Amino acid sequence: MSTPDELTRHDVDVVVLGAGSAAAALVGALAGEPRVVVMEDALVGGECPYDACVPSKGLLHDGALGRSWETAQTRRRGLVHHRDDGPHVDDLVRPGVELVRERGWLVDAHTVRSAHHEVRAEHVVLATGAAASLPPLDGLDDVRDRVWTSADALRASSVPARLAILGGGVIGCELSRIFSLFGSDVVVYEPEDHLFGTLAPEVSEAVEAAVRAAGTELLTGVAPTALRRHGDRVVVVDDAGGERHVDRVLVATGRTPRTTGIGIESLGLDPEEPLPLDDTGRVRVEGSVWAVGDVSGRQQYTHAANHHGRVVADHLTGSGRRRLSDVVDAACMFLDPPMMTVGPSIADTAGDDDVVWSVTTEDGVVRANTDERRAALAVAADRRTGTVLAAHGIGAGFDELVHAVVVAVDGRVPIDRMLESMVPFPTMGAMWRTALEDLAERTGPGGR
Ligand SMILES: Cc1cc2nc3c(=O)[nH]c(=O)nc-3n(C[C@H](O)[C@H](O)[C@H](O)COP(=O)(O)OP(=O)(O)OC[C@H]3O[C@@H](n4cnc5c(N)ncnc54)[C@H](O)[C@@H]3O)c2cc1C
Ligand SMILES: NC(=O)c1ccc[n+]([C@@H]2O[C@H](COP(=O)([O-])OP(=O)(O)OC[C@H]3O[C@@H](n4cnc5c(N)ncnc54)[C@H](O)[C@@H]3O)[C@@H](O)[C@H]2O)c1
Repeated sequence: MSTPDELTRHDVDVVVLGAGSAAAALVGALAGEPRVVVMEDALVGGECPYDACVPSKGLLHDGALGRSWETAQTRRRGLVHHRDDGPHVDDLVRPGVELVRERGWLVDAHTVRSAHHEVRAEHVVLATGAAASLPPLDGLDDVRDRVWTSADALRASSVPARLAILGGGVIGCELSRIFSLFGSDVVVYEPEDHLFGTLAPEVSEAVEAAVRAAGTELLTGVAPTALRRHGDRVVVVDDAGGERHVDRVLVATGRTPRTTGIGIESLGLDPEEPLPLDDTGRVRVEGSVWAVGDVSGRQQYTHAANHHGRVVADHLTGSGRRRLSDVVDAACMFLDPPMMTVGPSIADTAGDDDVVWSVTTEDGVVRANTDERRAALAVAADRRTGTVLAAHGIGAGFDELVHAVVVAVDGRVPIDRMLESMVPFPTMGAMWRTALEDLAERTGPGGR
């Protein structure tokens, strides 16, 4: 560590902590030619290309094709460019943008320091991502060498014979499918009574059926209470009186925004608390401090990180009109069949009499091109506007149908107008159309 006299000093417009998806989107969208320093102590590109989205989707693909773990791992290493971040550096760095490959921390609202640098900036952007949360589980520390995060699991040298996954959220579901496809005996513990229990019960049940269809043992309403070492294995003790012996335990109980170790105490903030953020991405403190991506405590998706980055860039150097909530939340979970979620859930809209939900499990599609029949779709309309507000579903092709739904919601396309369009035959668009017909009937022409 340099003494203050030896630090290289920078005086810039924007300093960004972290160089993941959110930071790249922000820097790419900064208007004009601002002077920027980005600090990153690991790989430029962040989690998505090396340890998250890309390798997980690669392994799902290879598992479904029946490839071996060794073959899939060889392909994974190629997909993550053997952890060479050169292409991401080339995309990020341009005239006026400098990369400091060191861990940074705030010393005040306009100053970020690292081992060898001190950066003074008008604006500070936190883009430090999130890290797997380890639940406070009795015995976890004693068996830590057998406990994986998702990043460990995706890079594993071999497939465990028996794997316990703690948490039946997005990571739990996707990774249970990966390891089931590659031959592990997988058990998933989910303390809630249902997976994605804020969605329509028909959708949640279809997700559970998809997880089980891959061969996974799914324990809903069951919480792990302790981990015990037993020879080379771990015993997972649960609150239903069960004890299962496994080779590895994968923790998938959520990801905590990385707010510790970045000096936000200097702003008067508690790193253990969520960042106090307004709807523009600005942290409610003195100065011009912003947060984008997973660290913001909002949606934890790459496309959300990109959106956050672009919104904040707009405020720093552009027109500053955009809000984080300007666009609808959307995501996919890559099971077989895939799941899509767009907009608020049934639980979120409870009590709003102007929101009408149409729920169906009958896909109505001619099945000439697939055996797949499992599907459930819940679509919400706003009675006041006659437009779609949300759609949550699981079914073949929903990971691509999602974009049409996003456009329909963000574009506030009237349901009546959508019903005038042609839906190519035979596609899952038929199920979407059935929901729209039902909603049109129940909301009346053109809404109310
Ligand atoms: C297994 C898995 C699968 C996923 N699959 C999908 C998917 O299919 N689709 C999807 O949309 N999302 C997916 N996600 C979520 C997605 O990966 C994240 O939402 C996204 O990567 C967040 O981007 P970010 O820029 O906020 O953070 P990150 O990409 O994590 O970047 C933060 C960067 O900050 C750096 N950093 C942290 N602290 C400091 C510091 N003090 N100084 C300097 N640098 C620092 C870190 O090293 C890191 O590079 C998945 C996540 C996981 C775990
Ligand atoms: N396809 C995608 O876009 C994709 C894929 C993977 C991850 N992600 C992102 O990563 C984020 C983190 O994923 P995640 O699955 O870790 O979090 P999550 O919030 O989706 O799910 C966590 C689950 O763990 C359960 N849980 C909580 N405490 C527990 C405990 N002590 N024991 C057992 N279960 C417990 C919760 O009830 C919940 O169902 C997601 O929110 C998502 O945004 C996205």
